Order: sequence, then C-alpha cells, then structure tokens
Amino acid sequence: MNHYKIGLLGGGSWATAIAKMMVDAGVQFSWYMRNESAIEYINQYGHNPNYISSIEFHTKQFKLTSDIDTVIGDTDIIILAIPSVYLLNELGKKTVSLEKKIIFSAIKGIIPETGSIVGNYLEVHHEIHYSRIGVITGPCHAEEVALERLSYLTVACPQKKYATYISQCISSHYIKVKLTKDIIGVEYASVLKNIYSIAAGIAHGLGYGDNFQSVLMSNSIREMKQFIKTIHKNKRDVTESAYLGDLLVTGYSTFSRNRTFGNMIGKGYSVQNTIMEMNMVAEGYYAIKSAYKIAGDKATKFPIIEGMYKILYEKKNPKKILKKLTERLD
Ligand SMILES: NC(=O)c1ccc[n+]([C@@H]2O[C@H](COP(=O)([O-])OP(=O)(O)OC[C@H]3O[C@@H](n4cnc5c(N)ncnc54)[C@H](O)[C@@H]3O)[C@@H](O)[C@H]2O)c1
Ligand SMILES: O=P(O)(O)OC[C@H](O)CO
Repeated sequence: MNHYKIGLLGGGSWATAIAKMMVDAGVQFSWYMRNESAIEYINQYGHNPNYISSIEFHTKQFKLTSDIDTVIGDTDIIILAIPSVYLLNELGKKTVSLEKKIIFSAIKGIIPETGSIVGNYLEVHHEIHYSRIGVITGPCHAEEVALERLSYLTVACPQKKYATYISQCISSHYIKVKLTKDIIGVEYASVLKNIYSIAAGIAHGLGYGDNFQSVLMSNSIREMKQFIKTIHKNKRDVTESAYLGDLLVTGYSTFSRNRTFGNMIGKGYSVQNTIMEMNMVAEGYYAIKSAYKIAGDKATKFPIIEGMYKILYEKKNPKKILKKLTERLD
C-alpha cells in the first residue's frame, strides 16, 4: 500500500507496538533501533527480546538497522517513538537533515533539554514547517496492542493528506483512528495526562481509594483544559479520547508507567530508586518540571501540577502535599 516511504525510530514498547500496527496494515517500512543485539534477535526470532516480547513479527515487512541515517535518508515520513528524555541524544547520531521530512511524533513527553513539546522542538531546531509536523496519540497501551484489544488513536496534522496516510498505515480490526488538525492541543494533552497519572499513582500508594481517584480525575481534566488554553487558545473538546480518554487510561490502568511511578513514590520509594526499579520511562516526571516552569507565577492556578512539583522536585512529604491538595479539589 506504500505511497510515502515510512521510517520508524525507536526500540521500546511503543515503537514495537507501532511496528505491529504497520505490519498488520500491510505496510513496508524501515525501522531504526540503537540496540544491535535486539535487531539480530528480532530478525532471527521475530520478537523484540526486551519490550512487548509477545508480539510476533513477519520480519519481511521491515528493514531493521542501527544506522539512523539509513532510515532518515531513505524515507519520506518519519515516526518518532523514542522517549522524550533520549530523543536529543538519539537524533544527535544522525548526519543527514530532517528538514524536508514529514515527521509524526508518537512521543508523549517534554524534551528536558529544551523544556518544549516535540512539535515545537522540531519547528525551532530542525526547521520543519508546522504543516509537516504530526502527532500520533490517544488512549492506548502497547501491552493491549499486543493483545489486539480494540483501541482508538488520534492522528493530528495540519495537512489532512498526511494524517490520512498515517491513519491508513496503522488502522486494523483492533485500531481505529480519528483525525484532527489541532497538533498543539493533543500533544500538550498527551504530556499533561502523565502528570495527573503520577498524582493518581501517588494517591493510590498513600491509600486513597476509587472515590477520591474519580475526584482527582475530574479536577485533572479541568486543570488540563485551563493549562492548554493558556498556551494555545483554540476551540477544542477535552472530552475527546485524546484528552479525557488518555487521562483515564493512564490514571487507572495498571499498565501505566506513570501511575506505577507515582504509586511507588506514594509508597515511600525515592525518585532515584523508583527510576532504577523501572525498566521503562515515566515521562510525567520530566513533564512536571517543565509544566511548573511554563505556569510560572500562575502555578497556584494549577494545584495538581504545583503539588506534584513540590513532591518530586522540592522533596516535600507526599502525604502532607496530598492532604493539602484535597482542600483545593471539588
Ligand atoms: N508504552 C506505551 O504504551 C506508549 C503508548 C503511547 C505512547 N507512548 C510514548 O512512546 C514513547 C516511547 O515510549 P516507550 O513506551 O516505547 O518507552 P519504553 O520505556 O518502553 O522504552 C524505553 C526505550 O528507551 C530506550 N533507551 C533506554 N536508555 C536509553 C538511552 N540511554 N539512550 C537512548 N535510548 C534509550 C530503550 O532502548 C527503549 O527503546 C514515549 O514518549 C511514550 O510516552 C508509549
Ligand atoms: O504507560 P504510560 O503511563 O506512559 O501511558 C502510556 C500511554 O500514553 C497511554 O495512552
């Protein structure tokens, strides 16, 4: 079905899940991952040995390489599925330009070095025009993709033809796709929901129950709406699945890395120990710092973000901060 050549960057859970979606949609693509032994393993056995190993691949549909230049050089549309914390490091390995490419970010995190969302970073640092930037988002855990459980993704791009193309490349009997042009709204939502999910995890770790969790989630969606509005005023419906849906799946699912991270903090683990214990990345931790900075002197308007900053960056007592937060929620 290929019309544009697709390149996938990343070797973790989400890249592995996106690769499955594209294989199942009959797409041929190039795939970069840094780990050469994982590449050898996938080519030989048809499984990623480190992430979502239950996924079985028809390896004839992709060309795997640890040379990022080959993938960028040979393709038209690039899908980024590298955790935001490692993105600059990984893109730093390339010697070819991204300038003429169409780039879809499947990343849900802030780039710590720039404090920006990926879309802004691509525009400012790689001179990629806004109209050629896209986002793949929505409530979806890689683990459920592996099980082919029905999931709804949102593909955003100012140019509908690119969004439509990517949507065809990932759609199947278990993936449905909705399109939008609001790349800023959906990307910020995907970053912020991780912060609220950490809050949900901390509350759970401290012994708060489902009744409180529902109040926390109701307040989170309102806070998310306000936060995005201060950055980019636009008509948007936060009850859509890329907003509320992603907040709920991340706040409630036991698959969520961000919720797991928060849960461990609530149970008394240090940030350092929690990061070391997890083989996966909880991007909300980094998002909290940037969101707090972006909020600046308006931080008190966003009590959940403010509370998470105090716990994780000012090392304030989670129990006391959560108690204070309960006074601000309704
Ligand atoms: N996992 C999901 O269900 C899911 C769903 C939607 C979006 N996402 C997003 O996809 C992006 C990728 O997340 P993921 O779930 O694949 O991550 P992951 O935690 O599963 O994988 C971590 C990845 O980082 C790589 N890595 C580890 N240390 C590194 C280093 N020092 N330098 C470079 N790379 C390093 C690993 O090789 C691996 O590829 C994130 O932005 C995430 O928010 C994930
Ligand atoms: O596991 P989490 O918390 O990183 O969330 C993954 C996805 O973003 C859920 O849509």
